[in-house]
Amino acid sequence: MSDPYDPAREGAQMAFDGRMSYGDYLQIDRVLGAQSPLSDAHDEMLFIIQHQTSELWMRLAIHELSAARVALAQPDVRPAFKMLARVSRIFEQLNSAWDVLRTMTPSDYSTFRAALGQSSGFQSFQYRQIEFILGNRNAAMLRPHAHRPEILAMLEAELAQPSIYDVALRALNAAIPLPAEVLSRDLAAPHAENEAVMAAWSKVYHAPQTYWTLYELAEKLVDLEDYFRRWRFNHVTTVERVIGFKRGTGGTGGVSYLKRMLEVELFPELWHLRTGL
Ligand code: HEM
Ligand SMILES: N[C@@H](CC(=O)c1ccccc1NC=O)C(=O)O
Repeated sequence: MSDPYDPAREGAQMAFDGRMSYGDYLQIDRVLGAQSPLSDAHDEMLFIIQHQTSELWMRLAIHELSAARVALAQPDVRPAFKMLARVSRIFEQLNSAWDVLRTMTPSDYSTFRAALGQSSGFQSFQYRQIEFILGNRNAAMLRPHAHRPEILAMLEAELAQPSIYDVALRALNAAIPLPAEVLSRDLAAPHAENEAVMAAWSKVYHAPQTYWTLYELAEKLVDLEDYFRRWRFNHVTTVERVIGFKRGTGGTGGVSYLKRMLEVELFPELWHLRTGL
C-alpha cells in the first residue's frame, strides 16, 4: 500500500499564515456570514440563498450594463457587444435558478412566509437599477428607498442618465438621423415608441451588410430583452405556483402586478419593426 496522496509533494501551497488564501481573497467569511434565517423552517435557507445569489448576479449585470453604456457612447460601439452578451448569459443563469426555487411547494413556503413581514423583491434596489438602466423608468419606484438616502440618490442619478436604449439610439442617429425629440427626451420617463426610430431600425434590418454594426447592436438588445422577459415570466409563474393569487408581502396585488410587468417593452421599435420586414 502506498502512502495517501499528498498534493504538497507536487507543490500545492498548504500553509497560509501571512499569505492570501482563497477565503481571504473572496471574503468568504463575509459572504457565508450573511445567511440568518428568521424561522426554523427548512426551506428558508433555500429562499435566502436564492435571493442572495440573484443579487450577486445582478451586481455583475449592473457592472456590465454600466460599462456597456459607456462603450456605446464611443464612436466604435463594438466593445459593448461582449458586455451585452454577458448580461444575456447572466439572465440565462438567473432563469435556470428558478428550477431550484420551484422545488419549494406552497406548503413549504407557508412555514416561513409570515417571517418575511412586508419585505419583498419589489424593494430590491439593484433590480430597480437594472430596470432604470435598461429604460423601464418610473419615479414612483423610488419611494420604497426614501429611508436609504444613498440608495435613493443612486437611483435618482440613474434616472438622470441616458438608458442603454438612449445611447443605442444616439449611435443609430450617427448613421440615420433621428428627430430631435427622440434624442433630447425627458430621461426620467420611459422612451415612447417613435415612428422615425422604427423606420431607421427597419432600414438597418433591410440592409444588414450596410449597417452591420447597428444590426448586431440591435440583435444584442433584442436578445437581452428576450432573456429579461423570460425572467419576468419565470417569476410570475413561480409566484402563482407558490402563493396563487394572494396579495404580495410588498403590498401589490401579487400575480396581477407581475402580469402587468410582462407587458413592458424596453426596446419597442426593435420588436415592432419585424412585422414589416
Ligand atoms: C417563492 C418565491 C417568490 C414569491 C412568492 C415572490 C413573490 C413576489 C410578489 C408577490 C411580488 C410583487 C410585489 C409584492 O407585492 O410583494 C414580487 C416582486 C418581485 N420579486 Fe419576487 N417572489 C419570489 C421570488 C423572487 C426571487 C427569487 C427574486 C429574485 C431576486 C424575486 C425578485 C422580485 C423582484 C425584483 C420583484 C419586483 C418586480 C417588479 O417590480 O417588476 N422574487 N415577488
Ligand atoms: N413577495 C413575496 C415575498 C418574497 O418573495 C420576498 C420576500 C423578501 C425578500 C424577497 C422576496 N422575493 C420576491 O419578492 C410574497 O408575497 O410572498
